[in-house]
Amino acid sequence: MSAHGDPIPMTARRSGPLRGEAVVPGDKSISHRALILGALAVGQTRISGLLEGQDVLDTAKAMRAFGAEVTHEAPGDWTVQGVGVGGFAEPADVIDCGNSGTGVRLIMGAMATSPVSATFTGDASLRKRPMGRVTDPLALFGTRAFGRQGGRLPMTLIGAADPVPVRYVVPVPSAQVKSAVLLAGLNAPGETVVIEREATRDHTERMLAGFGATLRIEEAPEGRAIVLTGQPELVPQTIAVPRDPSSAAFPVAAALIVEDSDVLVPGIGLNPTRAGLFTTLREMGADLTYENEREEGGEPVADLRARFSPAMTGIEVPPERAPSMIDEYPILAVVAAFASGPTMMRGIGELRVKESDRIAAMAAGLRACGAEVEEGEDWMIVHGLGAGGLPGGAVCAPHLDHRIAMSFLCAGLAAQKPVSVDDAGPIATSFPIFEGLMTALGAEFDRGDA
Ligand SMILES: O=C(O)C1=C[C@@H](OP(=O)(O)O)[C@@H](O)[C@H](O)C1
Ligand SMILES: C=C(OP(=O)(O)O)C(=O)O
Repeated sequence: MSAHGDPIPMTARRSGPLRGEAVVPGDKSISHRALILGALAVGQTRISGLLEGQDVLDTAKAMRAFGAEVTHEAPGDWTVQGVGVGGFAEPADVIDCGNSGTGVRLIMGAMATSPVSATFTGDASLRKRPMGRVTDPLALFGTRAFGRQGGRLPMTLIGAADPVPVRYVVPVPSAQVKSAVLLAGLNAPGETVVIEREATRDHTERMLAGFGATLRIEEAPEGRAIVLTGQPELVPQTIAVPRDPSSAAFPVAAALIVEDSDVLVPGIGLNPTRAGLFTTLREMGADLTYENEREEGGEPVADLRARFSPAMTGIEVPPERAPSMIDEYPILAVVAAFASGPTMMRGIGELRVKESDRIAAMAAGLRACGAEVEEGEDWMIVHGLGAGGLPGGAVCAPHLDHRIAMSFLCAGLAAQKPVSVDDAGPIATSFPIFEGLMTALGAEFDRGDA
């Protein structure tokens, strides 16, 4: 089933060259944060380029439920009239975050130190994902959480009426956990310290500073420490959301594997905590260049140009790079199937707790398409078959996971026989224009199984 309706089976066929410009939507991580911090500021925040995917729309709806006025002004243009730090009202109904781990975890953090209660739920995928990683540190502030066994949704949080500041070392590399603790720290008196052993995406820190919060980054014995001073008055901002590197990954990868392709993907955010895939592809021998490098809204941005790369070779991806490309391993696994030799991906255990178990889903689908894949708890090896070498001819199951669906549809554009997914519906959570954008480049997609 798709997240919001009947399943939408879709098939991708071997396509002629992909050519043209692929203008992908706004960054999903930054879009969630712009709405949440806008809701916590005093006054009106203006956002342009907001991703209007279902995950972000669910966060917009949640911010309204907590009392912020969120208005859709024009495509991509939104305003948020914030209620101030500590100003959240108690929602009258259950907060449904749909398919979005980022949405539910960041919103839990944002409400955790206000004297309100809220009950959270989500779709069948989100209800399987662990929330204890967020509610454990929130308990240190005084927040109480009551969920299903194993810390699963639906879950009710009772915000701490008298929150205390916290020092917390994040035990897993997770920007969502880091961000939830920082957002909770906003309404605690004194300094909240969040320490991460491995640097993860830093959009929350950057945006908190932009909204006028006082925070500094220090080296602690355990790693990178973010020290946030609580109870600031956040100043509303004008935010231009850069285009999403995690969405850009799909037209880029498709161009690399489809014969004679040449695709320009303009205006992509290349924050170093997000750009690991592009470094990896270049190490594999991809013809991928950065043009017109610049800075926009405090984030590095460039136009990406990707051309068919028949001589890519498998590599060992450095495990320390994983946080900067964590959502890109599914599409990397597809590119690896069209490179020669093995591509080794280690340190990727977090993939098992995403919208689906992404190691299992990719291994199963690629094997069904004729590739040899080895996997372990936190690693995967894809044995590449070279350009045009993947047999294809399979129906793959995305398990309510947008990135798995898009990855197999890209594989089908270069495989010998068509590749289908049993439900492309979840693609709307992060990249609602995927089908039209790829079709305009020359991708051959049909609704339905092959
Ligand atoms: O903070 C964020 O916006 C995100 C963090 C990552 O999740 P984890 O924090 O679980 O690693 C990533 O997979 C997700 O797509 C977005
Ligand atoms: C993991 C992802 O999102 P989330 O955790 O927000 O559901 C993703 O978009 O790949």
